Amino acid sequence: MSRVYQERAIDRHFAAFICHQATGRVSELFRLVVSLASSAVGQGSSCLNLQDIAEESIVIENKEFRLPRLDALMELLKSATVVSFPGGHFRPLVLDATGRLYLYRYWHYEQELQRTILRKAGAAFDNIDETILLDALERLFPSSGRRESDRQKDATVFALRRQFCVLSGAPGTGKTSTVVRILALLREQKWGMKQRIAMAAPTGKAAARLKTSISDIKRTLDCSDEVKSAIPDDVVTIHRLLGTISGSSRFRHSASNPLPFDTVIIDEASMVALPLMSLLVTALKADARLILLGDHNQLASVEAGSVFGDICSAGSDNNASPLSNSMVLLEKNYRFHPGSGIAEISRAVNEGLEREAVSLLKRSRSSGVTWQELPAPEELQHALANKAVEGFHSYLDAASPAEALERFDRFRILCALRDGPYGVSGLNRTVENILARKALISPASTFYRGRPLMITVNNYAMRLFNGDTGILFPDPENGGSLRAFFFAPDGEIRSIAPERLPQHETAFAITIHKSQGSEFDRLLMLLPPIDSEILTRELIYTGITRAKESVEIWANEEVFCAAVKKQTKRSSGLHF
Ligand SMILES: Nc1ncnc2c1ncn2[C@@H]1O[C@H](COP(=O)(O)OP(=O)(O)OP(=O)(O)O)[C@@H](O)[C@H]1O
Repeated sequence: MSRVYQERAIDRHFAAFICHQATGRVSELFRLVVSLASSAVGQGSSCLNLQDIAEESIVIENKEFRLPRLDALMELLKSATVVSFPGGHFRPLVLDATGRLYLYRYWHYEQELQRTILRKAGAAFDNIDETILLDALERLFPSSGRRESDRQKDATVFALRRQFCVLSGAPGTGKTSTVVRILALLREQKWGMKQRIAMAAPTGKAAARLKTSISDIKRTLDCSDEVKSAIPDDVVTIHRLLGTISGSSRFRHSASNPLPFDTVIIDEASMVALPLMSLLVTALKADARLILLGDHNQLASVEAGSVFGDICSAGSDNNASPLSNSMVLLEKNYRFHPGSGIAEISRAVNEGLEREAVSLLKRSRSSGVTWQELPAPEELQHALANKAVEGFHSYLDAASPAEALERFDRFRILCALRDGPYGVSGLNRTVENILARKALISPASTFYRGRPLMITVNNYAMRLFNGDTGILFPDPENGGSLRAFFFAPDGEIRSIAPERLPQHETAFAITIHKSQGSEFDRLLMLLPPIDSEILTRELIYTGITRAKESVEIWANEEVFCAAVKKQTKRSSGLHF
């Protein structure tokens, strides 16, 4: 069967540019393969695996190409003057021996990342005082005889003894609790108080959440006040950690100007794309300890790469991998009691058991999950009316900006798409209509009291980043004039005049992609009525696991089931 290839302008221009660089005549087939390589990166892969297109029939602008066998495709590429091989001279494309075709930049990022991680995974610290360590382990993980808390202990030991450690688990499996104990154990070592420790997350929101959790958890630890107060809880964004340079995409810290930290902890690591992760690990000191926290079942990064997933697969599937001693999977959920709807459904979704997930959804009304058949577009406003008023009135009634921001996280609408009645734009309009009818908001102008908004670009000068969420609210300190309030990563509140806001959009409803790194008490998740590539198991799982108390899903059963069956496939050459 033929595959229709809808070529994006960016891929067409890239292919044209590369063909222009090549000496000699290049075939139309070569141009197509280069365009497909660029498109693969656009879809999240770090390379184009030629095995996936060999012998395929691809239709582009009504012209059909029958692609040759893998060996013939590789020959075609090797003969081009713009294609190099690993270890060869710089050329814009790199083809490896197994048929992965890279844009040079991504090949370089992968090589640097893989080399650094493998080196760290093989490096152990020889300065650990085992007596202190074992004593502290007994105290900080009181023996419960449960395998899961043993896993948290294993992770702690790995993290202390080795330069590289990965902890993966769903929300509520104790990743933060474990990391706080790791920090306590580090501080209790004789040299521990001198350790320079940094913690970072991909978004300001995730950084703020980690900071709050660490502050809460460290108070409960069985250790001295001196150690408690030496456990840092300052969490920054990864961009801030690396030091952005105004007007440049480069960072201040790199291999030639390494970060000054002995231990670096990265939360929500599944959200970190290949380029940023590569720049981060290569900017570490040669003997720095790196601890990655995340959930490998979640959506991969928006940009190219599936670094955290690739690391976790290598570490958990293959005992011979050097990463198998660096990797711990946490499976027991301490936040949701066994039998909780959210825990059960996310398990079924993760295991690809779509029918079981639907039947759990349909019958577990009492345990925090609810299912409703998707209303038709013309019924949406009516169907959403009570939900929207119930979910949003409390923050709109708040007495102060801080209270509004805090209350706004109690409820959110998540959707898969951007456009259409079931996408971000349509749902935000619908919610605005509902709340306006109830006189809860007056959206006569763009900037109205209570408008929630999400920043959609990175603005380093204003310290506002893609995904940051704020609310327009009267400023009590400024005569009640309307300002946009945001939680800064340090938990403080900052405000900005609405006219100065960088690009943003209304945020009663947000995409599941943009919800990564956030958690809400209650959620309403709507899927579109027609299946699409974007609907995958990882998307559904990520959406459901954003809820702390309850989740309601509005969807058509076939669309939900098709999504749960579909796993994201990203090509990458990372090999550990
Ligand atoms: N071994 C344990 N025994 C009992 N309770 C635990 C254990 N580990 C964690 N918890 C509790 O489980 C809850 C969730 O823990 P924690 O916040 O560390 O999870 P998390 O994986 O970091 O979640 P999130 O990703 O949402 O931040 C907390 O209330 C914590 O006190």
